[in-house]
Amino acid sequence: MPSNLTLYTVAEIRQIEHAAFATCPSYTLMQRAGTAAADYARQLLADHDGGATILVLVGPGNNGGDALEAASQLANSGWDVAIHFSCDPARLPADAQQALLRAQDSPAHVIHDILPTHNDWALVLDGLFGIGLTRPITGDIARLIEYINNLHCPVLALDVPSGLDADTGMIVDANAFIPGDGRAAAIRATHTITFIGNKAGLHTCDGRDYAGQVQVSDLGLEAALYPPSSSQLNHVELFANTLQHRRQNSHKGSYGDVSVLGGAHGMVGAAVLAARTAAKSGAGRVFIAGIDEALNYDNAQPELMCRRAADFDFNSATIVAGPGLGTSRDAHDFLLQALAANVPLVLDADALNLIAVESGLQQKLLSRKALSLLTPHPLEAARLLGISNSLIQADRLAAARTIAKKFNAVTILKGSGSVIAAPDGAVVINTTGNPALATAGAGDVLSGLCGALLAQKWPVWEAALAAVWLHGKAADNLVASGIGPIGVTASELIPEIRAVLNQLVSRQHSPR
Ligand SMILES: NC(=O)C1=CN([C@@H]2O[C@H](COP(=O)(O)OP(=O)(O)OC[C@H]3O[C@@H](n4cnc5c(N)ncnc54)[C@H](OP(=O)(O)O)[C@@H]3O)[C@@H](O)[C@H]2O)[C@H](O)CC1
Ligand SMILES: [K+]
Repeated sequence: MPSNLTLYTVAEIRQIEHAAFATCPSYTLMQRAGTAAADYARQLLADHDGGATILVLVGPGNNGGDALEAASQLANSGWDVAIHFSCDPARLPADAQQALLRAQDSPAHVIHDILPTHNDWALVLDGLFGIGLTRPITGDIARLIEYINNLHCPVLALDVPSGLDADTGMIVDANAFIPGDGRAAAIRATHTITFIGNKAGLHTCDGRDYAGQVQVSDLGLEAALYPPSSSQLNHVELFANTLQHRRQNSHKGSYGDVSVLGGAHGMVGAAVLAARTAAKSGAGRVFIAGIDEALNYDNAQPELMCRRAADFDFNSATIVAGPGLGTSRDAHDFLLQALAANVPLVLDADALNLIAVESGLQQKLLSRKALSLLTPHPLEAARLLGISNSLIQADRLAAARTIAKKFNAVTILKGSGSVIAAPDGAVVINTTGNPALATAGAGDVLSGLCGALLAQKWPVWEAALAAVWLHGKAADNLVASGIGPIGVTASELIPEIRAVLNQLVSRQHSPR
């Protein structure tokens, strides 16, 4: 069976569903979906005394059918179930009509008007819309969603939180302001059970905020029905074989050199953060090639070797270009030297902004023989593609793929559910991290970590996957230990990253 970590587009899910109907009656799938939803609901209610009521929201399509099937199973097993239709039940599609008959034969009851004072639900099942949502949710259904989002009980979304685009993780037409109806709405679920296959939109952009904890139910479909997928969720197994155990007989030269090109006047801290991260992520030696006056030394990290960029040989180390680089003429000229160097190169921040506005630098990047790794946040990505930030966020997977292909470089598009893309179209969505990373310097830390792994001879794809995973996991560990997410500073990530990296190496190389 395809792993739950493999991601499928809505089109691919439709293709699988269609193929499945050839071998099993479509209602069978809906029954299995309803069973999976009911089973998950029971798990979420395990500690509940069974006294309260489950509210089941039914929309106009087969997502509503799944919900009706779940409702009848829960009602038949003793739960008090209230069904609320956001549509005319008579117009439900055929499969959902079957589920409706089963619900009508069950003890479930229909509730027409949900009063704002109603707030003692044990659980809400969201069966309003699934992958068939085609336009923003507005009007009465949007008002219903606003009511649901203000409840404090678990909300289990069936297949997709209603209102969310299953491919992109955007709220459908979130940017559209619908006159008279306000902003488009989406269910903010605490949990989502998604059917047939996992979906990118549940894990990136708004997906992590609106889908909550995601469980996948393959509805018992055989693997042969699933097309090959070029998208998956990040996980340690994707880079575990690259985790290097250190031999006793080694020295600092065994672990490579990193040079951070940046640190313009007033922005030295960015370069220091990247360099400190590189040092604590295993690089043998770390230099800061400052483009203005050379930083004398880093008092807190005297191991860092500070040089003037003008005196630095860019062919002597893996380069992390961008942290605090600025966009001056000097910055441009030193970046040109870095692009020309035959060494691994991480391009972040102002290095990306300079490349975005000059085709000569873009040509230089494209003509590189050594590997490059780009680490844009959405606004830097927008500049690289000459489009708006909201268009980048509207389809993060497409944006990351486009940049990777345009510049022939592995690209990390940062943000909630960072997207790592390869020039060949492969995409991985990261699963670690939290709002603690929304702090100045977190990007500098990530670029320094990327540089350190590349200096230690990690292949660029595995280096990108590992760096993003470690960076997010460090933030998760800080929050789990009671620090943050509010107020975490980028510097605090650095020792955590080192700890997680060493834990992974020990686990990978401990005797079985
Ligand atoms: N087919 C099966 O047996 C299985 C399906 N699965 C579940 O089905 C959904 C997909 O079902 P589908 O009917 O294609 O779509 P939805 O239920 O998501 O709803 C689409 C209907 O909603 C209308 N629509 C779309 N946008 C809006 C809106 N903003 N406001 C109001 N109505 C809207 C749309 O009608 P239009 O023609 O007006 O566009 C559709 O009627 C899937 O997600 C699963 O939950 C099972 O997983 C497997 C078995
Ligand atoms: K739903």
